[in-house]
Amino acid sequence: MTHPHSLSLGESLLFDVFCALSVHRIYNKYEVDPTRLLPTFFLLVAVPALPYYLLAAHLKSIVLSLFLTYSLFYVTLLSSIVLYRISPMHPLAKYPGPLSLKISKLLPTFFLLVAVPALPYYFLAAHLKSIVLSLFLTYSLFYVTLLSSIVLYRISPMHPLAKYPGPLSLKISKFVAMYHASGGKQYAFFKSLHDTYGPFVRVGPNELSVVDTEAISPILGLDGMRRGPLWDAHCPPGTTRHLLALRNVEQHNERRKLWNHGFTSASMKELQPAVESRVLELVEELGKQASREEETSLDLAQWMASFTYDFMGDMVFGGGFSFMRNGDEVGVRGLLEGTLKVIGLLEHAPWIVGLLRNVAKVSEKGRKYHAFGMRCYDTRKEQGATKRDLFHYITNEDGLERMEVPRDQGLNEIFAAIIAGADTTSTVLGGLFFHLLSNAAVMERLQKEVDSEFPRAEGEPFDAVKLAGMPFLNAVINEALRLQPPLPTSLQRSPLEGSGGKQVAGRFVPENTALYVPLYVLQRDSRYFSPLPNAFIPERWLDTTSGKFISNTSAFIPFSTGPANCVGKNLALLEMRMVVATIIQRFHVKFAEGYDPSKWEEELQDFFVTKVGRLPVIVTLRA
Ligand code: HEM
Repeated sequence: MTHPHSLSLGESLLFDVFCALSVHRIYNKYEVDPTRLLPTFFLLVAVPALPYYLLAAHLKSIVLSLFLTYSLFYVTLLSSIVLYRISPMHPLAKYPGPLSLKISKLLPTFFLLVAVPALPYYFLAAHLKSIVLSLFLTYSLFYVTLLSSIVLYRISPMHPLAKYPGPLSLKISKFVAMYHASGGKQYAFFKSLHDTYGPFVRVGPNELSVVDTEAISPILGLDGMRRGPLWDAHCPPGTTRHLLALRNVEQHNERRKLWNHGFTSASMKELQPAVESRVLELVEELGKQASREEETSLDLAQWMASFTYDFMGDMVFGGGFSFMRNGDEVGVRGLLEGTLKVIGLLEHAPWIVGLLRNVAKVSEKGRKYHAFGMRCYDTRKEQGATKRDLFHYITNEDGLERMEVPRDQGLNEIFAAIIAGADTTSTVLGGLFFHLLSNAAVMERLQKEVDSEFPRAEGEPFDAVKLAGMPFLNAVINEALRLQPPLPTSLQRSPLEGSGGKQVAGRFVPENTALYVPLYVLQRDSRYFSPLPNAFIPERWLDTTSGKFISNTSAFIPFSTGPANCVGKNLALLEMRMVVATIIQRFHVKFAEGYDPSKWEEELQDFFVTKVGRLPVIVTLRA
């Protein structure tokens, strides 16, 4: 075969290597996470090898089989992508925009990974007799060079994060972190990393974890950063982002205005009766168990979750849930737990979300929850602005802000409110009761305080001002929030787009870095809380003068801090104070027979939000 080549065999091979290195440079320049190369390679090159194998049996020519398989595969893939993107089924179909922008994105990846190596193939084929061998040699040399150059770059002193310590496996890829995340023990993994490597640890090719009070303001504060890329896992491309996932600072500030209206002191006063009514329902239901003749154990952690879900349902669905009376009828908790688990895992590789969206099981779960949410949303919308619940504010029902809230945005906001408000508060309550039951002296002191401030004969402990002023109750809540923050690791930020990077506690952090502030590690750091940083000692919040305790409040940020801190902080505190005071006022609570308290910490799982295990207790009515 004559071939219009102009390169020798060696030059052709070098040209192949050069192409691979150029593709790596392009990926770096455009800040694309090159770990996505592996799945892309698998999908675009390895998958079509299967139909090739079947087709080759029918055609004599290998070249023809290869050509037919791969061209049919790419033509079908590209046309289905293009057709979907411009079809009315696409989630963004109703938004106008040029056709070219709607279509592109996968095309450059295809070009870089499949079309570029075709060039060196052209030169190499002239030196080798077999087309299959030429193809194999070109593409394997290309991919091996590309992947090795990525790995070498990541561990080289040229990498912008080279000076930060951390295990080699984490510098190279996110797979080890994903492994730890999949077992739910990410918080313990991060703690062990900081114990070994110090306050700044490189936990991914482009990620740092930071445990240092000086770093809090530059990362989370007013002049801080934007939300990190882990939020891309929550909102796959093509979906409307809710407040928590908005990475653009201006958009976030705008949206936050709506939420802020829901948590002013006036709004909180209006929300309070809804808290009271659900707290009464909770103690009524617990009372039914308590008045049984035989001692039966109940899972208090589960009851805390039922309470917070019912309450959040009142806030955003106008009363959509009845967990305490009828259990999880819709299966919403199971759905959310599943979703949080997937999200916790995928926060390390948000790009997989795009691929997983097509996996039936995940989308089936999502669809079911979405359908339920839509029904509740529409029913509540039809009722109109008759009550000022959270739905009222975040959908801008009264037009307090000059902005339209389309249905998909409103829906996403209320889904986010459930995730943000239910499991977070209930895991703290579960942890709080666990520690109270494990510390008889603390329980006794708290009971005394509750009895003296709210004697049973004088009614329920529902005076919010008085509750906020009870020193020991609030010390107990602080200590539970310190030891068991509901977001144990996944507080993440990135330097602002276009900033080039930022100085953080005397170190430079490049722009495309994701920074974790793992609260579980920060709030158990012996530099900030001592003695016994892992022990439940509410007194450390009260005795601030004797020198017996170090309690550095700058390192206590369970609700985060800065412009994207927890907007629901005061509501969560109100709920927790009321639930704890009311249960303590009415009941004696003790661990159920046979419960092994060492299980509590063992069963804590970190799936974005902390997931607690069972808390089997016996409740009896106080005389
Ligand atoms: C003990 C209970 C709670 C804790 C410890 C907690 C903690 C947090 C933390 C750490 C963040 C910051 C996340 C980040 O910066 O990336 C956050 C954000 C948020 N929380 Fe909470 N939360 C709790 C309860 C609630 C409740 C009851 C609501 C009510 C709806 C709520 C709504 C939100 C919202 C909407 C955000 C996003 C704020 C923004 O982006 O501006 N949270 N929460």
